Amino acid sequence: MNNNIVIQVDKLTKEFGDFTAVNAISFEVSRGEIFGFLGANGAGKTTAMKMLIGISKPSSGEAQVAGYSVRTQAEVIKKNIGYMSQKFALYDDLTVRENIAFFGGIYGLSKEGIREKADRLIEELGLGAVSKSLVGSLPLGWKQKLAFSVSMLHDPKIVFLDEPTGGVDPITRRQFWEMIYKAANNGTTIFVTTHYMDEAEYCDRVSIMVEGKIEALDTPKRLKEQFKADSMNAVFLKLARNIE
Ligand SMILES: Nc1ncnc2c1ncn2[C@@H]1O[C@H](COP(=O)(O)OP(=O)(O)OP(=O)(O)O)[C@@H](O)[C@H]1O
Repeated sequence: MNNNIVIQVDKLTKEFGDFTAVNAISFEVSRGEIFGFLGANGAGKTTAMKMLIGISKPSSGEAQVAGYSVRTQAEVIKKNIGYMSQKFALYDDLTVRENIAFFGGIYGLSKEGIREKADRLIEELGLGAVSKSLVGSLPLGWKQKLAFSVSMLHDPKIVFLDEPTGGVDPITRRQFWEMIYKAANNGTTIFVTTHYMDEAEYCDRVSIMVEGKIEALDTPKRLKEQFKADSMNAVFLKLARNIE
């Protein structure tokens, strides 16, 4: 694998009985890239992502993530990636600091490493005043930022974000994206699904899945040219309509 390619997907397919949820998708993602993974509800995004993070075996095809095969090296992949699900995995009944300590422990960080990371994170996120508050009492946007930071406690090469900003206002979503940019600038690769088309504009490249297949993949600028559309929202709608 080219050193700069951190995700390489080759005809990856997932079948459930005689239904093909992910149909021979192929693409590559480079180091430090923000890769948007779009599609309507049920298009197959989560199913594809589950194969890439090593928790679901492909029916056929192959993918290398951080240089490891999703077929044969799924356990190593998990150590090299971060994952934030739609419902993010923080514990509402633990404090901010306790959540960081808990997940730091799972990721195998030392006690001292956890303390250092916790101090830095709380400072960076401006959570000093609420570090001893239960996470359940925080606004959703704060929880999402904390969950993103927690998913990167072990400095993974790639972070998979499954609709990380659902349900918050545009300003809060914009702040979340500032964090994404910062991580990408530091060399972390970001693989992100979203339903918000303004967020699609923030990605370096965007793929659009329709019924299990990738129907378009390029930079937002080139997709807009290709589909003669003035926004990613218009691209998305045109693509969905053409397929119908
Ligand atoms: N374990 C399963 N068994 C059978 N069908 C499944 C299973 N998991 C997903 N599917 C089906 O595969 C298709 C793709 O689902 P998936 O959750 O990957 O879509 P998605 O693009 O992530 O949608 P959303 O945006 O709603 O999260 C759907 O039709 C879904 O019903």
